[in-house]
Amino acid sequence: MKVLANDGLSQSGIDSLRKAGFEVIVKKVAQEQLKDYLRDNGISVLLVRSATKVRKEIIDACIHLKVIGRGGVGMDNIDVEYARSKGLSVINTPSASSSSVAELVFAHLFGGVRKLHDSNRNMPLEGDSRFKDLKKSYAGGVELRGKTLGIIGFGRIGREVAKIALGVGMKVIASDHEVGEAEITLEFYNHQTIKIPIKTEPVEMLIRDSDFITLHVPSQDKPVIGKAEFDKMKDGVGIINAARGGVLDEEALLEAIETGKVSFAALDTYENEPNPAIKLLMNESISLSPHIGAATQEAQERIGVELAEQIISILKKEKA
Ligand SMILES: O=C(O)[C@H](O)COP(=O)(O)O
Repeated sequence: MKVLANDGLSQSGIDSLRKAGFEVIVKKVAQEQLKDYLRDNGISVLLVRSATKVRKEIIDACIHLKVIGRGGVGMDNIDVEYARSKGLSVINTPSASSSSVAELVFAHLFGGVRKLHDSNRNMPLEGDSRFKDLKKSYAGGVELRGKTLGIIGFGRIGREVAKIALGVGMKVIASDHEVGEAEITLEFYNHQTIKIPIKTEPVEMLIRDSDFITLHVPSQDKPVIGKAEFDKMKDGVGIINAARGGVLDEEALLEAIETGKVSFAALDTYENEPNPAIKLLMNESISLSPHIGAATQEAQERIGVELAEQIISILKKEKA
């Protein structure tokens, strides 16, 4: 059986699949040629990340297709229900990248409170007429310790973010479908564990009470954070979106930065990917990364291995 990994696959994932007898093709077929390629080459397993779209048209045309595998979490690029209704298996790797995304959130958070993303661009040197002013503009950052982090969406990634925040000495509040108390388990390098209760609140309260807000919800039809929500936040709040473009209204964000309501923002995902709005790119209060939350070596390694295991198990069962 043939596997096409259209957005890449870790070497260990490739090796496991090959060992199990699959022919693995790792190459990028352009979106407009994908349907023909899959059909003409009799591909049984299509593996993608977020870049490749797998819509009805492809599912209908490719009769050899048995499994669609998403290396990662969000399946908004795949017509999942439709594929399943046609008898295909659609799989993802929901937990493999949680700590990588959480660490990126904190990379942005630590950098944002000290304006590192901007000082990297404008590093002031003595002798430069702007030296004093620039140095002053990068002074006056704040500490994270003792501040409140509001986590909207308390699934696997949200919980990983909470663990880091607790380690830094932040107060954590979360918002999810259920309101009440959630529990997370902190696991140390020596395998010692501690259970910590986390208060969950409705989004309106979280927005009001947080010094920093980070979003960890799936793609939505309308933004979770828009003008009305920004208006209710504390002055000088910091906000991070490493979830999906569109869960944060970018126009409203730019306006909130302009009025000083938001002191800094960090974005890893955008309404318009992969080419974010120029106004975001030019804004010195925004720390940017190109949708790399899950793009660490470790996460991609786990993703590849998990995908291979699932594919082998599904197709073995089918054969039996
Ligand atoms: O949903 C995900 O897993 C993340 O957004 C990562 O997407 P990527 O695999 O395309 O980097």
